[in-house]
Amino acid sequence: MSDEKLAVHVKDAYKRYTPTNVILDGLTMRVPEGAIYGLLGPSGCGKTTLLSSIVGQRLLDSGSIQVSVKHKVQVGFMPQEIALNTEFTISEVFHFYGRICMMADEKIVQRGDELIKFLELPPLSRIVGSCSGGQQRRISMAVTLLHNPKLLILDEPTVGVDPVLCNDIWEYFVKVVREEGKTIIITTHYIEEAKNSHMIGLMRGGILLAEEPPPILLQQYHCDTLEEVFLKLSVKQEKEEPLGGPKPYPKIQPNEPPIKNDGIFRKERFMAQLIKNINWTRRNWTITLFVICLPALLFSIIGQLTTKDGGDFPVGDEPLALVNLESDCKNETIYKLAKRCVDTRPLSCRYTDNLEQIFNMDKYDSYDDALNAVKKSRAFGVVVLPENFTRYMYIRLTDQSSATAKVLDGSTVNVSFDSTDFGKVVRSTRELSLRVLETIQDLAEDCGFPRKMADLPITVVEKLNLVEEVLQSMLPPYFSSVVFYTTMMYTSTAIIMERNSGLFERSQAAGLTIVEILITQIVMQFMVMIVQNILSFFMLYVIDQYTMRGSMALGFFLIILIQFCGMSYGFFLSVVISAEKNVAYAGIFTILSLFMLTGSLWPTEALHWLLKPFSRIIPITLTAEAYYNISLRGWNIAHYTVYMGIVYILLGTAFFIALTYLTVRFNYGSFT
Ligand SMILES: Nc1ncnc2c1ncn2[C@@H]1O[C@H](COP(=O)(O)OP(=O)(O)OP(=O)(O)O)[C@@H](O)[C@H]1O
Repeated sequence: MSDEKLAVHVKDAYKRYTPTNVILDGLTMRVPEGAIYGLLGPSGCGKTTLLSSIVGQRLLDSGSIQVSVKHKVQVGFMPQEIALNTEFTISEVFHFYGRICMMADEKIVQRGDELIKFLELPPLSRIVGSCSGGQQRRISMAVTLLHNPKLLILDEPTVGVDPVLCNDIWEYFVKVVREEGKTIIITTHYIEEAKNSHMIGLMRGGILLAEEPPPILLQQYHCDTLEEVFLKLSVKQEKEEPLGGPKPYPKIQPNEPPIKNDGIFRKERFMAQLIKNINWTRRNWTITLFVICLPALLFSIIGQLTTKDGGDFPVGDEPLALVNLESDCKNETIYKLAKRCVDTRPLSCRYTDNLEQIFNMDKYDSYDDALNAVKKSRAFGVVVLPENFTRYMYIRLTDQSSATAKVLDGSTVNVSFDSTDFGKVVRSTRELSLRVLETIQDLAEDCGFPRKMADLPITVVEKLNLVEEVLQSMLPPYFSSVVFYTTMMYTSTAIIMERNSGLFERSQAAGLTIVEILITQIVMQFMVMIVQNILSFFMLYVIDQYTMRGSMALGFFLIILIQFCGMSYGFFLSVVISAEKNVAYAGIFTILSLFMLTGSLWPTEALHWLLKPFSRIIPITLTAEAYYNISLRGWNIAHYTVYMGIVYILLGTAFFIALTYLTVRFNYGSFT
């Protein structure tokens, strides 16, 4: 037996996922060339772990694996889960795997037709997801057999397959082994089925209890069935539990995958993956469209909605509670203030008239009633006009030297707000102040004084459009954060979804490398980014007329750099996070942190001192500042903040790429 040529030789294999969960416990396995090797064992005993270590998906902690084939294309690996792109047609699936295995398209079609007949598959144009579970499993087997590999590794291939077809499949295995000298390793739960194997490995507790041809096993243990043999050996193993407690676990040694890849990058494999990703994007166009439109739509919608009220914060329909202690403005007294003045209605009524042009006003008799209305949300603020408002205001205007505290208080409008709505409070405070000035100016004019006498001693040359200014200054950090987020989510979700469905495992076993996967992702993402940015720039700067004083090309370039950083962050997340839902959590955490720390929601200068260092460390903040300076100040790349923004985002990208690289090296051993 030791002279026999071995297709696979596993020696003293140790593997555990956690310190207490030893899966392979010094296992040794010898698979002869040109044989069917049935690997049997209870659920969870480590069969999949062993097979995935043979195909290089997992690395052993200690021990070695030698495989007679030299190239990955000589191996056909059928994972336990279906691991197929369920949105694709059978033909697309065949073409993808065929191309990864360097097959010509005509050969793929020819072989595909043969397998369709043999495995009784639906027509090539059928979508995989619309096939039954059993059919999908047979498609999975067809993909494994497509490139006619020399070594077949099949993890439970016959689950859910019709017994007649199952029999045909086994006959096929026996035939290809006999006629073509192939080697097949097969795991199955159906122990009787394994009788057809040339060699059987009975696995339990991380080791092989026996490894012999079935007739020898039956003879050696005096049993009629393999189940009985397994039972006998298991009972024996239980009895032989080591007395001195568990044996020590060997030191973890650096390990290499048993089968090397044909280079880290091959055009054929890259094209196969690219075409597959384009097909995926075509089939899932709604997701792509959403990603493309999100940044443009969000800000455009915000801009359209908020500028409705003359470019200012809206005051809304909720009334202001008015307490006019001077007059009810019904039976109005006419004030004769001085000879030089035109007789006037009470100033409080004139002010109220002014206010009514903009606010809904509800009158109350007392301050307490008005305050009560605010507390019950029937009004959003209280305006109190004092008794003798007109007379005291006249004294304040014309004879400031005799204006006592009583006069000053009596000519002051008292206002208080329910301050929950920031925008409304800002706008209302400004309107109440401007209208009171306007009323005093009217009084000054009535008394023959220049209106300017009652104006604030300041002239603001350019009248600010508040909402527009706020939106303009919010756009750079917001835009930067959203494009970073969308690229990060698109990248990490695409990779994790593909990995979790077993697609990566299968494609990598067929030869696709991590480098090829990443480069394809970059190319795909780049195409999406370009369309996303053209649309965003068109919406923002052509339709919505946001300000771009500097170079549009430089702004575009900066946004692309931010997206590359988002992509590299997405790569990093996809190698450290395994569950898709956790990417969603990471995404929410990222976007909220970015909004808070980059100045989208709150000025970075006004952040708490504890948060300020984080705000400066994340590369988006400085890049958003650079974008701000390009778009609103018209600065070019020669300005310190602009080029530092570029330097920072490049550093950020390099940082995430380095982290991804280290994680892959640490977790997967290599990029192939
Ligand atoms: N990535 C992982 N991280 C942690 N534990 C794992 C991982 N993969 C497998 N395991 C654990 O290792 C043990 C062996 O799993 P494995 O899938 O190799 O067994 P199996 O014999 O193939 O089982 P089955 O026949 O049910 O597929 C199980 O307890 C499983 O929970």
